Amino acid sequence: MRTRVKICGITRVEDALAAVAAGADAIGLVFYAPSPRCVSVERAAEIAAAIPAFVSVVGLFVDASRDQVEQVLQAVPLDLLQFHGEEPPDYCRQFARPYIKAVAVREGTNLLQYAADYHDARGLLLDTYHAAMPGGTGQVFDWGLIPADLARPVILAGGLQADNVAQAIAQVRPYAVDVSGGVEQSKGIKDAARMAAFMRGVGNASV
Ligand SMILES: O=C(O)c1ccccc1N[C@@H]1O[C@H](COP(=O)(O)O)[C@@H](O)[C@H]1O
Repeated sequence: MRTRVKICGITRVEDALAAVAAGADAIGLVFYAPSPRCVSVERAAEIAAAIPAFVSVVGLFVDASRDQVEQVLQAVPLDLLQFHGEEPPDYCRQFARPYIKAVAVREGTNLLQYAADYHDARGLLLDTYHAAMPGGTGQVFDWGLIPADLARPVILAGGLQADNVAQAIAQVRPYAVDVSGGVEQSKGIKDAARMAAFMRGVGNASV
């Protein structure tokens, strides 16, 4: 099965359509105000409405209040919630949507414990730990820290781009990969050629 691809941090309809044309399986909308990729609810609804069937729309939140998530859900038809902060399991499972849980990985991170704690997550998104940023760092972490026998589907993120994604897939064999900065021309603005090159990199991976 081909590794699934989510292109995150979409802020414009044209970038969403270019991601779909490149072959992305999912696009991500960031609802985290400090991010340069943050979208308004109105813009998110416009982007989501442009996405064709069978491509998922994922909403990314970082330690948002329950009310904030519910307000977004009322206006934007999200398929999946991505929790990218310190959200505990009970918080993640209170919404009427499936979720994935991001984990900031560094030496000593107990991924087996995360997989047990978030046993109903549709995937664990493994991103690079950074002391000052919850994600979207553009930095790769040591993929050797990922156990081979993780009980949840692995979504690999952190510093992926066209020229390292095939190696990442060959080494980690994730269910999916997630990219943001590696396919941008500037923060929040995607680059159609980079998205296409990324998808070719995924296609070139030998697993
Ligand atoms: O993209 C952001 O700005 C962001 C902000 C806060 C939390 C997560 C964020 N993005 C997620 O981080 C991964 C990795 O990003 P990158 O490829 O290293 O730039 C990205 O795929 C998003 O899921």
